[in-house]
Amino acid sequence: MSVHIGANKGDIAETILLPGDPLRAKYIAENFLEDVTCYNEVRGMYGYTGTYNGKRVSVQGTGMGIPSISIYAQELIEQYGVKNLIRVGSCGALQEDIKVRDLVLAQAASTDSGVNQRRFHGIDFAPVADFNLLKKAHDIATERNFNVSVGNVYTSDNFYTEEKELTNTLANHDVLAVEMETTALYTLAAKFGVSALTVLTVSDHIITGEETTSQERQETFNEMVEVALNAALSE
Ligand SMILES: O=P(O)(O)O[C@H]1O[C@H](CO)[C@@H](O)[C@H]1O
Ligand SMILES: O=c1cc[nH]c(=O)[nH]1
Repeated sequence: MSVHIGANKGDIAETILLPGDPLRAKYIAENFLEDVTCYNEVRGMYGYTGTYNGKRVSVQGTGMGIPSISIYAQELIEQYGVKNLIRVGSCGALQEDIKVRDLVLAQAASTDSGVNQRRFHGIDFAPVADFNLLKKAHDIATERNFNVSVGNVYTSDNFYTEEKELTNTLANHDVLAVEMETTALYTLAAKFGVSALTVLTVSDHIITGEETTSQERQETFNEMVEVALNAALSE
């Protein structure tokens, strides 16, 4: 057991999906995996291991924001030997041609967080996705005719913000969407020499104001899960 995960060594697969919402983890386990066991209920942050097309895979809720995902990612890598981490999250779109329910693959992640400023003594580290996972995910999404965009995302410490000028500047520099975890996931993957990718579904639109319900955020982001599972588990 680690501090925040009540699993034994060997209970967690080398490949794991990481939704922020623990109930999305439950939904994924119940609807996509076979032979499922629940290995974690500590803090209600559900974790499950099962199989997808015969291959072993886990899914673990991470909670919201950089501090929370950092705890789960580090314990999964250091204490359970996880090697491939694919975040499956929701985001707010920053570009007009990206629509609600479209997919966004995070090639890189900008941030307003001070965490990496401290880690890298004030220099601007550029956290990036694993190229192989990114390429596979993009191939799978385009083969299936899903609406998908690839590019920079903005990992913000604030869900509620009045920084319209900042949002406009980010949008004008081709940042595709805002979410709250990817900078940390990519940085920890680089530190520990493992692979990471973030696959996002647009849950709301920062420019048009269109949004989805919390029920939809939990249960209807199936395209994202299909892309993540197939990219992570293909040879
Ligand atoms: O849907 P998840 O994966 O939680 O991701 C997004 O949703 C949460 C905010 O509502 C933040 O965690 C953000 O990154
Ligand atoms: O962090 C997030 C997630 C979804 N939508 C947003 O606007 N922000």
